[in-house]
Order: sequence, then structure tokens, then C-alpha cells
Amino acid sequence: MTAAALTSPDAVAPAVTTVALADSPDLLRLLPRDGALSWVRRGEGLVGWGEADRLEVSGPGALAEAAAWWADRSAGLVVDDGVGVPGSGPVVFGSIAFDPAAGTSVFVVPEVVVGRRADVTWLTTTGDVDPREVLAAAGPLPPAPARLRYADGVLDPASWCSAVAAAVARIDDGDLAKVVLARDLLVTADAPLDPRRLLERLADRFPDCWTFAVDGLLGATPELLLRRTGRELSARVLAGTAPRGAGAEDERLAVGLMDSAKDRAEHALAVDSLVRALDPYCTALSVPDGPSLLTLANVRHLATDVTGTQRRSGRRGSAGLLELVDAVHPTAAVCGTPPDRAAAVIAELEGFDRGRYAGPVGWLDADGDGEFGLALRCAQLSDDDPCSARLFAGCGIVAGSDPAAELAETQSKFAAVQAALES
Ligand SMILES: C=C(O[C@H]1C=CC=C(C(=O)O)[C@@H]1O)C(=O)O
Repeated sequence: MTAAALTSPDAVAPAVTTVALADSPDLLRLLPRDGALSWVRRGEGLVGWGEADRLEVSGPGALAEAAAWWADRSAGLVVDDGVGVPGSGPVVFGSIAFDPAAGTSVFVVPEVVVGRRADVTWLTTTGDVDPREVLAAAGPLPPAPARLRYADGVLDPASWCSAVAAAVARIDDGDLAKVVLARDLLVTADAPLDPRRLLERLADRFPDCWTFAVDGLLGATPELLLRRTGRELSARVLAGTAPRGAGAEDERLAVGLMDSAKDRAEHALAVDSLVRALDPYCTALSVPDGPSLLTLANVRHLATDVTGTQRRSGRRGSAGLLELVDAVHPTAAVCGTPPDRAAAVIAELEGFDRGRYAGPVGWLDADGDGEFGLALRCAQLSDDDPCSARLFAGCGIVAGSDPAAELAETQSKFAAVQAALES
């Protein structure tokens, strides 16, 4: 490892230093138990810990406030970035409420970040941190809890199915075309839940997902809401889901998903919502003619990868990632169509506050570049009880949705975090 001086003797502002590392440590293995921050896929991405700065924000204009806060904070740093790739230099991790006007969004500037992109690995430190201590080998993980107990969240399965049936009736009446309804599930272990264990297990089992952690919300999401690298934008939209099966049944389910008019209609609404919101910011947007299949260990999804080039001029040309996220969220992958009516149905039928579940989660650098996924397949660790967490899973409801099949879909989705907790 090479390390530059962490503080400039003349500096009055906090110093941020990025140095390249010769070693390629397993990023998730570096995390401490407390305050873990993560955005990792296939061994690449960012992990962080410590808090050099923090913003909790809520209310109308919350994301504009957060963007202004980060622009101000990052402009005030003395930066020595010897690596110069997206994610090196100053970064902030963010986990945004599903409804940023009502819920609290959290932004954390870590004291330490270790990142990897292709064959470059780097270490970024803020302020007075000794880089030699940073890479000290992490201790062994504690064993998995011997016993886990699950309990219904706000709605038991029968009540949730009634909510789905009520949503289908609203759709049949023409009130709306789609709404995403979610459930929560409570889990309590016989020992404190270790976020590092959960993240490692999720990353092993879901290599195509982004393993995230911000302020106690942990998961592995397959859905990329938006990535910005300079003027290049990309997203992976998911909607339409089928379970996995054994042997030939698995193939039959995959073909069934591709051929399902209901799932294709549900998917098209999600793609349209993203494209409509992104279009004013772009000179060019590329959207494949039809979806492809994304195969995960627990489920399959219809997936569409959208790419675009941001305008060069005007207010929309200067929009950073947070402004773009504000414009596109919530898509119909997590809310519905039309969004205002879907949000009202969610508030009425779901029965719980989503908090940061189904909100954007990811990271941002000082140039306004970064990546935000949607916080799906996740657990919110309890602030009060280190042995407890709350799991979330939701499904798009459209005309023809069957409550029992949607319930089974939530169970398949919960299984991602459940398997990670149990192994
Ligand atoms: C809302 C969730 O999934 C969304 C993303 C992918 C597929 C979905 C579906 O098929 O219903 C949902 O729109 C969730 O996993 O909690």
C-alpha cells in the first residue's frame, strides 16, 4: 500500500486523500460491525465506515436540499485524489425515503472508503485517519444465529391478500392501472444480528445484485434506478416476476414469464415511467424493444436496461445524480401508474410506513456522478434491539393479479434475506 499524507499542514478545511492500493482485499471483509456502508457487486464498488459528516433530511425539496448540502460540503474539502476514477475522492452514501417529502433520508460521508473498479483498488480517508489501521485484517465473523423467529408484520397474509384484492377491484374500476403493494415481516434472533454476515451471504448468493448497507438498511437489490458517469446515464428496470422451479419446471416458468401478457404489461408501465421522467434530461435514450430475463437464485424478473446521454446545456444539462433521482423516483416498479393515485392506494391499503424500503440507495461523488439502486430485498435492523430486524417485499398489482400468487411472490422475495440470515 502507498499512502500520501492525510493532512496538509496548511489546510483549514478537512483533507480527503485517495491512494491506490497494491492489494485487492475482499471489500465486504473490511467492514466493521458498526456503521457499515456498502455498494458492492461482483467484488467491485465501495465500502465505507466512520462518519465525517451526516445529513438527515425530510420534507418537500428534501433531495434538492441534500444536493445543495453535498455540493457545499464537497466544495469545502481539500482533495488529493491520486486515482481519479468515479468513486475515488470524496463520496457520500445515501439512503432516501420512499417518500422523501414525508420520510427521513440519510446521507453519510464516511471517514474511510475502500473502492474497486476493474483492476484499480483505492483507499480514501477523510481527516485524521491512520490508513495503516484501516486495512488491518477483519476478525472472523460470528456464527449464524442458532434460532430465528419470524412474525407477521402489520398485515397477516390473509389481510394482505384482501388488500391485493381491493387493489385489483380499484384497477378494474379504472381508478388506476398499477400499484405496488408491499408486506413487512419481523425477525428476531437469539443473538445480535451481524450486518457483515448478512452482506457477505447476500453477495455470495446474489452476484448480479448490488449489496447495499446505509444506516442499518441492508440488502441485495437487482434494480439499478440510475447510474451517472459524466453525461452517460444507465438504469436497469425490473417488474414482472416468476418463482424458480426444479428441473424442467424452471424452464417452463421462465418461458411462462416471457410469454405472460400480464407481466409484460406490468413491466411496460415501469419502463415507461422511467423513460418519461428521464427524457427531458437527455439528448438520446436507448430502450430495447422488449424485456430480457434476469435470473436470480430465488426469482426471475423481466428486465430492461435503459441508457441515455444527458443534455449539455440548460438547467437539465447541469443536473447531478440527486436531481435526476428526484425526477425519476418513484417509478412504477415501486409505486404505480398514475403515481399519485398509486401512492394514495399504497398509503390506504398497505398499512405501514415504508421508511427507506423501496427508496433510492447508493452513493454520489463530488462531480455529481454515482449509482443509486432501489432498496429492495432488504432488512431494516432495529435501532432498539440488536437481535431484531424488519424485512420488506412487494409486488406490482395489475388487472388480473391473483392475491395468492402475489403472496407467494412476496415469500420468494423475503427468502433472499431469510436465507442470508439463516446461513
Ligand atoms: C417491490 C419489489 O419488487 C419490484 C421490483 C421487481 C419486480 C417487481 C414485481 O414483479 O412486482 C416489483 O415491481 C420488491 O422486491 O419489494
